[in-house]
Amino acid sequence: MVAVSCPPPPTNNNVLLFQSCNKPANFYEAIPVIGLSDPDAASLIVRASQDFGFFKLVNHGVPMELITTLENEAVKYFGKPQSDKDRAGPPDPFGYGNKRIGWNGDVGWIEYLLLNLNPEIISPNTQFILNHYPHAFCSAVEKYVSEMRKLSYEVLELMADGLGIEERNTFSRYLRDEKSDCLFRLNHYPPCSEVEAPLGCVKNLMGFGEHTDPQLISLLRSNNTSGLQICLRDGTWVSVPSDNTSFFINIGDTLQVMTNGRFKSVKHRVLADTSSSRVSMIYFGGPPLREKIAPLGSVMEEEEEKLYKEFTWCEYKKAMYKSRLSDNRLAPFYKAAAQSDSE
Ligand SMILES: C=C1C[C@]23C[C@@]1(O)CC[C@H]2[C@@]12CC[C@H](O)[C@@](C)(C(=O)O1)[C@H]2[C@@H]3C(=O)O
Ligand SMILES: O=C(O)CCC(=O)C(=O)O
Ligand SMILES: [Fe+2]
Repeated sequence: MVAVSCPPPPTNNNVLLFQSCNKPANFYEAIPVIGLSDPDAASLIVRASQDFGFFKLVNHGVPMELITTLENEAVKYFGKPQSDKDRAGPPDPFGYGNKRIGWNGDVGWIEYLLLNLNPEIISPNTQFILNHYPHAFCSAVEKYVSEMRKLSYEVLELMADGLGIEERNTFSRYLRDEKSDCLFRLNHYPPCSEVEAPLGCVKNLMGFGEHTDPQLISLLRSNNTSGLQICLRDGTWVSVPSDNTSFFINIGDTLQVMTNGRFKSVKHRVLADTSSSRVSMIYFGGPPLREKIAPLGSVMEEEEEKLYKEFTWCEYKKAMYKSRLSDNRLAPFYKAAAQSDSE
């Protein structure tokens, strides 16, 4: 359990408008749980990526000590005075952010640290963090990220196996590339019990609004505070039971395109908890900036039509930074025919 002080609730002269949602959904117990070395892991991962775009990974081999060390460092960091944290912000788009997510008006009951792992992109805030943050913090991030890189390759290679693709590195090669555009994010959602609805019932404040992740895959780990919800294919939102010993794997937009829609980029969001802090750490695996993204022939059936136009990751990112969280960021990249079919 973490005890981190809350940011002040929004006041009348605070122009931030927080979204709330009506009712917390029940915990959904049918989320696929897959062990990394299960004999049928490859086919289970493919099924989960098609049906949910989401699954829980257990027996992943990442030492719990390394995870706990980073969580403790994150808790220490978010517990610092506001003026200290603000020195690494506002996001450029990396660095420390508080309530505002992105540049287009999204807000959430959250503070975060977003770090750029792509050596080609210079971020003054990321440089500031590397130069000024305690060695224990930077070393915990570095060790954790190095584990996430390995784990992301393993999961992507199992996906290729499960799809019956001969080249195991069909997806992982994008992240194995030294110019891969990966990110790391630490999120802190303070408890929101002091924000009361008029009738005295506590509102379900949005911590992080609904969105899909843009990259190939995201590896998410949180403490034992729930709040994460995913949207099922029938449109219902369900709550994911927290598990601080496992990873939750999200399929992102890029893998949806590469698999020509076979894998689903999962919509998800986070509701703030009324009594305890949520601390999450997410590794986002993205391709190199100049890499062309398109449905891969090796994944498609003969005669199958491509649903998406080819684009570079850089083109996608330009569009992404102009979008709101809940926008469908793949919309500009649907092939005209495929789009009008689905209308
Ligand atoms: C509103 C935004 C925040 C975001 C960039 C964007 O313009 C649209 C995508 C958002 C998102 C969601 C998943 C990840 O948390 C993130 C780092 C990403 O790659 O895309 C965030 C972006 C962000 O916080 O900068
Ligand atoms: O904090 C979480 O649990 C999820 C956050 C998320 O979806 C994101 O940072 O993209
Ligand atoms: Fe996300």
